[in-house]
Amino acid sequence: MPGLTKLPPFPEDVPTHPLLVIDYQLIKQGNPEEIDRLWEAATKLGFCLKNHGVDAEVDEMFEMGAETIGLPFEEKMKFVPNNENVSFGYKAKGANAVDERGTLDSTEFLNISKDDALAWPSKVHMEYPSTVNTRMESTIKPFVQKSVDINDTFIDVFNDRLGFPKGTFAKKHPMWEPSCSEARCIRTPPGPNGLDDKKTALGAHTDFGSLSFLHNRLGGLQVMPPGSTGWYYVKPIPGHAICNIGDALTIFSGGILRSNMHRVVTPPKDQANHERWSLVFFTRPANHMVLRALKEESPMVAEAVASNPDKFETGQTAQEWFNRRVKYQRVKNRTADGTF
Ligand SMILES: O=C(O)CCC(=O)C(=O)O
Ligand SMILES: [Fe+2]
Repeated sequence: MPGLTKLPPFPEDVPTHPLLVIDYQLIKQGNPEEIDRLWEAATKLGFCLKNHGVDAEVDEMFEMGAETIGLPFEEKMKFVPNNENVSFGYKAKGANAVDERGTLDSTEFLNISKDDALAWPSKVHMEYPSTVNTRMESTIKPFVQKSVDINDTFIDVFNDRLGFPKGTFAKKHPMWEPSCSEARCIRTPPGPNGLDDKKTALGAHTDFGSLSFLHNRLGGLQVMPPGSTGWYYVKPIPGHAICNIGDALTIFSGGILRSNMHRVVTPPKDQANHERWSLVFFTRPANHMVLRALKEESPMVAEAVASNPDKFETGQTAQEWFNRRVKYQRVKNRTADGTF
């Protein structure tokens, strides 16, 4: 179990990139200074979140992830989606490429749809392993519900800051319409036999969707800050989540909100000898929402795209956008245009 192993601390002498720490309770209370800091972070690099109130659910999600990813390989392979564009279910290591040369990834994913978790015991998209089903009510539903509430709170704050009419962003993320929103547990094997010093476990990417709420115990996550060409570790802080803006919010806001480039590599120093677990909740727009800059709804967005009005006209729905990005991560599609 990931929670029961004593992990070495993140080393002091490794260069890191600090993220602004945002207090969720202050954001909920509408504290103007905290909202200013949140805005600063969301238009630059992402942020860390404290006082989010999801610690118990996160611990239980890690247990559920370990129970499920610990199942026999043949059992897990029954839950690989038939359609390569879909991410719900199990992804074995080596199914995705981490770079344009097609180097195989070393991570296993378990992806659980928000729609399936909230509708349980009804099925919306797919069936899950027994270890998921037995935890759906007690662990997964509460984690998903709380994660959705947190991301929705931020989405409302960004909506108002961008000068959209009240609820414009919320309408892109309706609670009960099908979406690609999902919870993801990730296992990466330890270093010596799995990863060498420079190995990338999860290739450089921006997140596909609106907001990601990420929980890490070990280092390994790296960001490329704007204007830089180098990668820096992000130090995990106990009880703090890492929040990233995804590319859908970048598009809706005409580039004002920034989705940052990140990747996962071998954890630093002694941490490399341990299995790495992480957990993410991704909020994504409802499937049928068209991804484009909402310039008619906000003078600020109109001004941001004035010099290049077509830049964010993707011509794709959120589902088409997501399916394309999932497809081009797959190893066998790595030579197709637009892979990375
Ligand atoms: O494992 C991590 O720290 C990050 C995972 C991630 O970036 C992703 O799943 O999109
Ligand atoms: Fe990511």
